[in-house]
Amino acid sequence: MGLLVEGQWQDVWYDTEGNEGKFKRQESKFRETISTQSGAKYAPESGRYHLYVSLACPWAHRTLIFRKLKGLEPHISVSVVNPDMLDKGWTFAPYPGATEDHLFNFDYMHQVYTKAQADITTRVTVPVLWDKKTQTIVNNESSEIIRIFNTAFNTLTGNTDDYYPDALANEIDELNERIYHDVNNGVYKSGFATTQAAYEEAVIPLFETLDWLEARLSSRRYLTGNTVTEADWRLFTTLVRFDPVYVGHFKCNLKSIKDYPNLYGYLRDLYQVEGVAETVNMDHIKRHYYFSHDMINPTRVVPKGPLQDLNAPHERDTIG
Ligand SMILES: N[C@@H](CCC(=O)N[C@@H](CS)C(=O)NCC(=O)O)C(=O)O
Repeated sequence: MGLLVEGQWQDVWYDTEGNEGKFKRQESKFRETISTQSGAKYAPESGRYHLYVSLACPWAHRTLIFRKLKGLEPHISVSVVNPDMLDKGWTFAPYPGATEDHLFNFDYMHQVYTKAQADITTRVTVPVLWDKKTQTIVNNESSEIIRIFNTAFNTLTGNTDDYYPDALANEIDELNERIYHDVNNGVYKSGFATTQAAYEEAVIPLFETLDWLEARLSSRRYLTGNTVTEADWRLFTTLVRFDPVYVGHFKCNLKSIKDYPNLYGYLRDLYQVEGVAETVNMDHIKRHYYFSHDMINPTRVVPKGPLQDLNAPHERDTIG
């Protein structure tokens, strides 16, 4: 665990001390887009872009789901880091289900960042969308990468499925805003808190929002009604990690997702969408958190459970 300072790797843990025990996520550095507009710096071309992901990471997981659902697998290649994030950060050390760095054969993910900018100061996060043509990072912010995948390659793939339709954009934005702060990032704020107050400040709104979502999903199959949108996939990647990791490791244990009938059925419904289960790697997910965060789990023992069958019938087809 660490970060790059002026291109040099430094091994330090998140600084919560200067922030009353609270975990604060840094802004992503690379925020360009891919567009069909003439003169655009990054045009949608088959084989031009490469995605760096961790199968453990909920933010990277969003981009893998969109790559799958939007038919982008033949057009955008992928490298998968080792699930352990230790003193050198993310690495390409061999591990089942991980890959080498297909572009540069680097050992460490931080080398991809310094390849883009030699003197960069940044955390070294995944996902990263790399441009082989200009040899740089186009974007390393998952919420933007999934918007790019949603539309930019439509003419290439012929896939016009829209997970952020204009008619629902405001509603999706509002849902994303609450779910990001209280749920997606809420689990991290709970788990990385180093004071009781900071933990409670995160865990209480987390469960208030889960209660609110449970009620919302009693009359709607998906968050906005009867079509799956971006908001659902953004929530899904946190829900699928919740009982296996966040309940125990991050102390998000007021309830489990299996205690919420609607949320649990909704999780199974999304998991059973064609292609999605292939993007979920429970071994990488559990191994990453329990093994990498030794200040939270010093023994690094990875729990066996919970027993969970995400292929069980969800019976949500009749709702909404
Ligand atoms: N805002 C980023 C966050 C990505 C992120 O924090 N990824 C984690 C893995 S789950 C990471 O790479 N952390 C490394 C670090 O913070 O040093 C996004 O959504 O793309």
